[in-house]
Amino acid sequence: MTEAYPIRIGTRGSKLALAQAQEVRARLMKAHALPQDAFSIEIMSTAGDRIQDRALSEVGGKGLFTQEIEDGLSDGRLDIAVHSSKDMATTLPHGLHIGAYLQREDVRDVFIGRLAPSLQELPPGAVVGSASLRRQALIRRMRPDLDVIIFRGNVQTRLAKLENGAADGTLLAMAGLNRLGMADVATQVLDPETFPPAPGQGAICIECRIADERIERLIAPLDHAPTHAALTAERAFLRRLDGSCRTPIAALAQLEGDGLSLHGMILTPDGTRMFEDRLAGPAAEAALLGDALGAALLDRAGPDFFTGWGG
Ligand SMILES: NCc1[nH]cc(CCC(=O)O)c1CC(=O)O
Repeated sequence: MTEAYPIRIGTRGSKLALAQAQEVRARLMKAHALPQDAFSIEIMSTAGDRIQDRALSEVGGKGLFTQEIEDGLSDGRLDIAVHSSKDMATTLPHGLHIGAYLQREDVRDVFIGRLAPSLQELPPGAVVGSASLRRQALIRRMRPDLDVIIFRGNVQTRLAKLENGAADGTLLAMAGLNRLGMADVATQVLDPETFPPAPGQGAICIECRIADERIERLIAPLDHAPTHAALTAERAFLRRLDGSCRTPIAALAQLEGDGLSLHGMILTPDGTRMFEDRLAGPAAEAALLGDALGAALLDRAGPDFFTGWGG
């Protein structure tokens, strides 16, 4: 067999992205009894990493963290790419797909507070920073009296901004903090029933070329079927709703036996209007479930819900 090594793993350069790529490499080494030098980790800079001053929704939303890496896959400079699923666009470039989802980590958001340990205890007018439209809308809905500002940058940058007093609190994903060994900075873990996560939150995915059989075989043992089903439902929900990237959207699918239960939510950016619903069905019909829940919320919200804020 003349199989080319190293297998090239594309990733962003943030500490979180590198931790995720290293985790995938470690699992591949174990699954196939391969040495570390059978893999190379290739760091790519994406537009999302370079733009630091604006909300991502203004710049172009999803795909910002993946485009350069996907170009590398498409033109053969990379063999696999490791991503946070929640950063992935719902439509991938021609010829690429998500070949595997690792078992999902903690799905929840956490609050990191300086003035107070919880969102509820912040004094009126306190400043909360987040770059996520979903988190901004959920905070505004819960606490319309707070001042929500745009907070960009990777986990370390945001924590440094908090430390410097740029805000009194911020929100991050528990999964990312766990992967960085920093879970102790969280002062409040938010309940996903009332503060549902972004579609895909907490799940690392592996993107590769469709029909690259060697790579498909390589990554297959890493795929976690329940996570795959949950993510399929959440991504189908997102695809049905997400015309503009300007709609705050939350979703969480949970597996119970062979059944999947999907909770979806859409909000206006100011948090004043919200629609949520739940749908359950067989895991084998995850995509249909997500699509049907998205369609139901679209219908209930009506067309003006999506046009009221220039999206
Ligand atoms: N938008 C950046 C991003 N993409 C994925 C995660 C967290 C890890 C995950 O959800 O798997 C983060 C940071 C955050 O939201 O705190």
